[in-house]
Amino acid sequence: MRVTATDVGYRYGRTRALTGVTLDTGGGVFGLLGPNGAGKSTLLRLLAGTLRPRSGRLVVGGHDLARASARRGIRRLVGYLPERPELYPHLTVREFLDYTALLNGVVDARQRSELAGNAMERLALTLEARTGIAALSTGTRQRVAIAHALLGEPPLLVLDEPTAGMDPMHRHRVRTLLAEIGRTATVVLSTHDLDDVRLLCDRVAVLRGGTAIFVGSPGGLATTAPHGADLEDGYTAVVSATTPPAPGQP
Ligand SMILES: Nc1ncnc2c1ncn2[C@@H]1O[C@H](COP(=O)(O)OP(=O)(O)OP(=O)(O)O)[C@@H](O)[C@H]1O
Repeated sequence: MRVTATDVGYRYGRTRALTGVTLDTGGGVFGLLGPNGAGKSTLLRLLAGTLRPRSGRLVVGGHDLARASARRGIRRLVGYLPERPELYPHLTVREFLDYTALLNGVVDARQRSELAGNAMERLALTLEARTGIAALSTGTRQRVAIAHALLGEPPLLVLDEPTAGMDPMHRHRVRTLLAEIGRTATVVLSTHDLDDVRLLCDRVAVLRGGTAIFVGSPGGLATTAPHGADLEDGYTAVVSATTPPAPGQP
């Protein structure tokens, strides 16, 4: 499910968060990079249909998100991992994922149990099935939140820093899983980890001060560095070549 943004802008009151963002995710895994406050989470909230674009055109799977009905509709097609996911602390992992399936409209208990079991297996959560969410570590809770987002096998996954706070083994597992999902669905993720981009992403955008200052392939980003073909150098070159507007200025 393809996402196209044309000149998209968003403000929180007088704070300008996005200005004139134009990009096309294509299929596969699309990464969003950028310094703190660049607008990544805001763009993901727009894609998930939780915010309304204030200007420009944002089309997700053929739905123009300027319309309230399209934003409502898209929420059923998008698996969303927000920046600060709200899980139900008093439920166990299995209960929470079962409840997620119920909210997705799966009325058959056996089918819900299968879906929850499958999601737990994919995110290596089987041992935690009966553990209360409140008792989980940060990284484990993050995997539960990812399991929640992908449980309905949505055609678009929107993930805000999915690998943040994860140990290397689970980060590797999540990357492998997302790469696999990206073969049949579209995954849009934000990250501060260039290895996520290197190992996962087919395409990438760099945001700075609410503007997309690079859109292309990870290889293309790497070669923007003078004499270099290294992603760190390319990212640094792109970000240092632009002067951001003063933070939060309208
Ligand atoms: N709910 C909000 N209310 C007011 N301003 C906000 C809100 N959320 C974000 N902003 C502002 O919008 C701008 C973009 O923030 P956003 O969270 O989208 O950036 P980000 O690239 O995701 O940052 P980070 O890498 O730190 O997560 C920032 O100036 C931020 O302070």
